[in-house]
Amino acid sequence: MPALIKLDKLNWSAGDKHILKDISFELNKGEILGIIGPNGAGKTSLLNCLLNQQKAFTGSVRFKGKNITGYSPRELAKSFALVAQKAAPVFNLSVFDIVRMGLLPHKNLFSLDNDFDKHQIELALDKVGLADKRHDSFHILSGGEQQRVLIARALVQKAEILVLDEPTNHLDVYYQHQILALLQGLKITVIMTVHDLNLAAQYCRRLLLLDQGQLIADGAPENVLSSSRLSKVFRLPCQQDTDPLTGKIRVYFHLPRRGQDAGEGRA
Ligand SMILES: Nc1ncnc2c1ncn2[C@@H]1O[C@H](COP(=O)(O)OP(=O)(O)OP(=O)(O)O)[C@@H](O)[C@H]1O
Repeated sequence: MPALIKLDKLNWSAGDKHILKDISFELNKGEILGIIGPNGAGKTSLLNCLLNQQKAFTGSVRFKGKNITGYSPRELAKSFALVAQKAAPVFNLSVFDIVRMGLLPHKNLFSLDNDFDKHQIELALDKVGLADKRHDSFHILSGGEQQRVLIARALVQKAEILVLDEPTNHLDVYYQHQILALLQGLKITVIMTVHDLNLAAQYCRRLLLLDQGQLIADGAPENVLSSSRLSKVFRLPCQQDTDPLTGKIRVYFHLPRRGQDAGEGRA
């Protein structure tokens, strides 16, 4: 069976800045892939190329064997649900209305919601713990609540692949775990960028580590998150151990103490 998604020597530049450099990997159905790396490594740019939102790349991105550029935006919206880092401004729409937007790829402009649709919306709001806020205006919600509304909208979209840019941004510890466990339980393909390496280790079966636009490592968390590699990429001493509860790798960073080698420091 061909890979669900296949990137081959993807390169993307903005002006004279070479941002993504020769990225190649394959992703199979049902994988939970975490994309990690320092600020500016190219994680969001990679998602944008993957979703054909950055068109001027070279190399190829194939979805189900066909070049991503050959799909219409509507076809892509049926297959991919995106939870972006920055929510587009919405004008006083209710939480319910925002989640309802997830149905749009499956409807024509004038079709009305049926009871099944309404049930799907209620179910998604319930899953993200926001059923009691369904009538509130989106713009009065906290950052974390807005994030959960956007995740509910993605759930309603019933896409084959969920793409999330920093889904745990703004979430408190309870909802970080709640949302990631929810994504894990969906049994669909998930691609997400994550800054918290320990959350990534706990919930992703596979990690891609990017640094300065290059794919540095690709594999299971215990293979990717080696302390020597992370020390180099994040320019901080790193230690690792195993979480006794989950059995997953854990990593710790600390600033070098006075007198210790501080490394090169950040550019
Ligand atoms: N449209 C653009 N034009 C010029 N430079 C860009 C553009 N988009 C991204 N960049 C640059 O590309 C680099 C990678 O950005 P990107 O947002 O992909 O990084 P990231 O790994 O997602 O970072 P973060 O962890 O901070 O979100 C950055 O230096 C950014 O300034």
